[in-house]
Amino acid sequence: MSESRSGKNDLRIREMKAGSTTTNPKKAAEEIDQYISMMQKKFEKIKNRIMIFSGKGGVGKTFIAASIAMYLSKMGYKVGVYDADETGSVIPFVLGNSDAEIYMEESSGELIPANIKGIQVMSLELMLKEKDSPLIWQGALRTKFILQTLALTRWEDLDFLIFDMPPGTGDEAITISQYVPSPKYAIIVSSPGKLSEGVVRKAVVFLKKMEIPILGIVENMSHYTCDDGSKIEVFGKSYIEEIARDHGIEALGKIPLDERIRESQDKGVPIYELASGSEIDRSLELLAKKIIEKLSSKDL
Ligand SMILES: Nc1ncnc2c1ncn2[C@@H]1O[C@H](COP(=O)(O)OP(=O)(O)OP(=O)(O)O)[C@@H](O)[C@H]1O
Repeated sequence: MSESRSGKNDLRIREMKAGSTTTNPKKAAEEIDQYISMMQKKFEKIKNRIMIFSGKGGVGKTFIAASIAMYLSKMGYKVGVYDADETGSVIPFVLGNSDAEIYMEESSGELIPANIKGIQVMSLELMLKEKDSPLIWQGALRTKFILQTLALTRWEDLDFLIFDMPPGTGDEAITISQYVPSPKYAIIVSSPGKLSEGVVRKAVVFLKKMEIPILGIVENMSHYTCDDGSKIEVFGKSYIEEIARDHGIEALGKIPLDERIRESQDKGVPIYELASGSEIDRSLELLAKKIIEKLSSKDL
């Protein structure tokens, strides 16, 4: 990254820290209105907006978000990823390049997303100079950052913009659900076991309240398939079908546990190359195909 580019990025983040949010309610409302109208224009270029959502952390939401993006891109669609997991951002790494560049174009003041293997990526992680420092931002600042980056990012025409959400129903989830222009959809990621039932229920209620259609639910880390073909339910029984039926949503698939995921991330090689034709490859490809099917029928 050139000095001037990184200097500008750093400046922008410093401005946001220093500026914080205004305490004047009228000014704050005007600011949000301005971001929303800028966002409306920017989103004209984006056909499908999908939030990858989970009620709790550690279920592999980022892995699923990145995989959906990679498989859709492999199928020839134009894909972008917006990293809304500001304080736990790992999506650039999972997509295969934590050193990719985002910069601000001087003449327009617009943010130009990074390009990771043909996927356009907007992530705070790619704008920070000191990658090892934790982000210590309170809710209002995180909300402002999301609104500002969504208002300023110049995406090229996209078939899909995938939002990697942070776990739960906090500030980022509310901001994106409220302000990203419709049509927008959600996919819920869960893991096996009794605990996921209640957590998913909360996610469904949240998304229904926000009037965001749910494309379906994906169960990650569903089982481990041994060399002899037997399956071990490492994290317990699967409840995905029951959960889906209870909430009137579709079960989009079960994604197995596979140690090659870590290897693919460490090497920056997509899982469809590293484990081509395997169960994990087929299950992720099927998931991407189901998403296309759901969106083309719009039978949600
Ligand atoms: N199906 C899988 N098989 C093996 N490892 C997996 C699988 N899914 C995810 N992982 C690994 O589990 C870890 C957590 O995944 P990930 O970061 O995607 O979870 P998350 O739900 O986004 O977490 P957070 O709540 O922190 O945002 C990562 O190391 C990831 O590589």
